[in-house]
Amino acid sequence: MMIELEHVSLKRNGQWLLKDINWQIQNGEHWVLYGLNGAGKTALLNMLCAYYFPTEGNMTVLGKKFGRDYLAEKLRQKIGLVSANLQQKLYPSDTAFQIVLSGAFASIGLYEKPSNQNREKAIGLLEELQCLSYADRTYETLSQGEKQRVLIARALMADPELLILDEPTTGLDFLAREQLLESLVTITNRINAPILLYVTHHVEEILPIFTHTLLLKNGEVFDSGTTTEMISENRLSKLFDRDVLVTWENGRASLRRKV
Ligand SMILES: Nc1ncnc2c1ncn2[C@@H]1O[C@H](COP(=O)(O)OP(=O)(O)OP(=O)(O)O)[C@@H](O)[C@H]1O
Repeated sequence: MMIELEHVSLKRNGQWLLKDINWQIQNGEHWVLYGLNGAGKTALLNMLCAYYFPTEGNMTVLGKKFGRDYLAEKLRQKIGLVSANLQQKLYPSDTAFQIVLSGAFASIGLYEKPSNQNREKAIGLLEELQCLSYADRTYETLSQGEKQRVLIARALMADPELLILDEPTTGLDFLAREQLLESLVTITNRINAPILLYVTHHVEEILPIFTHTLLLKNGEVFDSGTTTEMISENRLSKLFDRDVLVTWENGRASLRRKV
């Protein structure tokens, strides 16, 4: 079991943000975390990355049981995180290459001298994510889609066991979004591919590589299971409390309001 949450609840500032979460992720699975604004997705990610500690329940992430053999720093080295929050922290005048390299040290900016091996690895990742042509440009000059691919390359520098993508397509046009989604397929085909956890508000982004989906509602697991079971008219109509239409084509779903 790569990730296991048993009856996990989280209270912050006197409020229950998550209630009785039960969730298991096995090696080889890739998950979507789907829920409305305020459902508790960010709170759940913060727990997985050991920024928040469960108020109740048991939690094991990548073999680390919270509370016992638990070391936040060690755990975070095994988790790649791509989020808007991280984007804001980077130095805009660093080049794409420097940003990817810094992923080897889990640092913002480069303070250690990178080895030739790390340099080669960074170039390989820039190539894999199709960022080579702008590797020497500063981060601030990149488009949103280019920035996101650089961040994914950066996250892969540390060979994570879990790669979390928190709404990575925000601000991306159709083509940039599809290119980013394509690169996720490439990542799942790598040797020692990390488990992907993809957080989104849009069912249209759920690729067939995402075998499982967790539906979160009001801080509780509304349901979880295979993506095809979860992304169904029945489940989603109940999740939203209104009738929706789901159509599937070539393994991808789209969602519309029923009128
Ligand atoms: N530190 C905190 N103290 C009190 N309430 C909080 C705290 N952090 C978040 N919340 C509340 O908890 C709920 C869940 O927030 P969270 O950010 O996890 O939702 P989300 O699913 O990520 O939403 P979005 O899709 O909009 O990003 C929200 O109602 C939010 O206002």
